[in-house]
Amino acid sequence: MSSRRYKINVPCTSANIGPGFDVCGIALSKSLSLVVTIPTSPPAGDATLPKIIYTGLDSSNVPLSPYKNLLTRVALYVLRSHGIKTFPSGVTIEAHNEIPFGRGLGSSGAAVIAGVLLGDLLGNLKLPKSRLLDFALMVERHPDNVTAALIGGFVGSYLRELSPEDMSAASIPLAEVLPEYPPDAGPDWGVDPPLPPSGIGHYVRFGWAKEIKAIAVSPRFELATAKARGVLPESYSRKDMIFNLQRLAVLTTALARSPPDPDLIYDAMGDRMHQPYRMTLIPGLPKILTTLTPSSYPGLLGICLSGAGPTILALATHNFDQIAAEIQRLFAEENVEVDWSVLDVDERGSTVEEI
Ligand SMILES: Nc1ncnc2c1ncn2[C@@H]1O[C@H](COP(=O)(O)OP(=O)(O)O)[C@@H](O)[C@H]1O
Ligand SMILES: N[C@@H](CCOP(=O)(O)O)C(=O)O
Repeated sequence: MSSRRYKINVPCTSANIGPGFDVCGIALSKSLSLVVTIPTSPPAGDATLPKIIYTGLDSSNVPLSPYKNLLTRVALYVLRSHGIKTFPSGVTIEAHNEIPFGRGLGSSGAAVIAGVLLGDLLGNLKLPKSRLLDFALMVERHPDNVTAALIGGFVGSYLRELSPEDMSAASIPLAEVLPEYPPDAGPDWGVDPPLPPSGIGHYVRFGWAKEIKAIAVSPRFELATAKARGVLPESYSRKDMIFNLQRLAVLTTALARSPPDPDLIYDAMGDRMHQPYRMTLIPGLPKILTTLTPSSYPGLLGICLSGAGPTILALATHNFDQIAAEIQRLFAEENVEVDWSVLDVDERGSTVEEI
């Protein structure tokens, strides 16, 4: 049977970078990739649902039914939003994952972007990036990690203020965007999904000094993003808002300057909007954020929680092993085991190519 094969590659991300809560994200060099085989002339007869094969990190925890798997549910959302009621017949999806689940390295954001790109590919829709982002934002709802995963590099983003009508579409419960399909769902199952308003997410790519790498130190426990958002307050004092805004304004330019200024970056990575509240969920975090400094660890530029945690992200130009070893030691004092790696910034973002 003749077929076409495509590769979808989506990088992991580190969101927030200290003061940029729900605003900034960096795409980094670990990825979720899908090899998608689509028959060009599927055999006549009953349509077959996509076959999903997973390898790599956390693959044993992933449901392989296309109606339960996050990638294919998102793809089906995109297809059904374009009047295509079901998957094309006979598709195979081989997913390989390098992004640990629930560690603050954007695994769910990457899966959502991969799902949107999969839907676009299967429906031959050729949606522009801004529309792909609209679909991702109906699922993920904060722009920092999905935008960086789609665009690549160091990205700042915001959500457009929506009209009351658009607002009601964008605040539709996730269960309606991604319903739990029954195993025997046919093309006529359910109602049409809610279309995303157009142009929800807006972004800009900042510069990134080429000598800066990211050390990701990931505790061997999962922290669901929803849980880590649940501990945050509803409102903040003016003092704390100004603390973050001042730092964020400096940080976005400071990280583009070569050579980077360690003292400026270290201070500018301070945060009062999410890290202080998440300390109760991550043993060792308070000590890690204060113990390592550019003067005690030359090469270090700054330290923050990656996304919603529990991964710690240290930005540095050299001395990667020593910095990682000290963070590992501080976690060990709390009986937390870790895995760590030195990552480059992924400038390409998500890609889809025929192979
Ligand atoms: N490649 C994937 N395929 C299917 N589901 C995934 C994939 N990656 C992540 N997920 C889902 O997302 C959850 C983690 O999301 P979340 O709590 O937001 O953490 P993270 O910080 O890793 O994004 C996983 O437990 C899993 O349910
Ligand atoms: N701004 C969000 C980012 C969550 O990123 P994730 O990679 O942990 O899913 C937050 O801090 O909650």
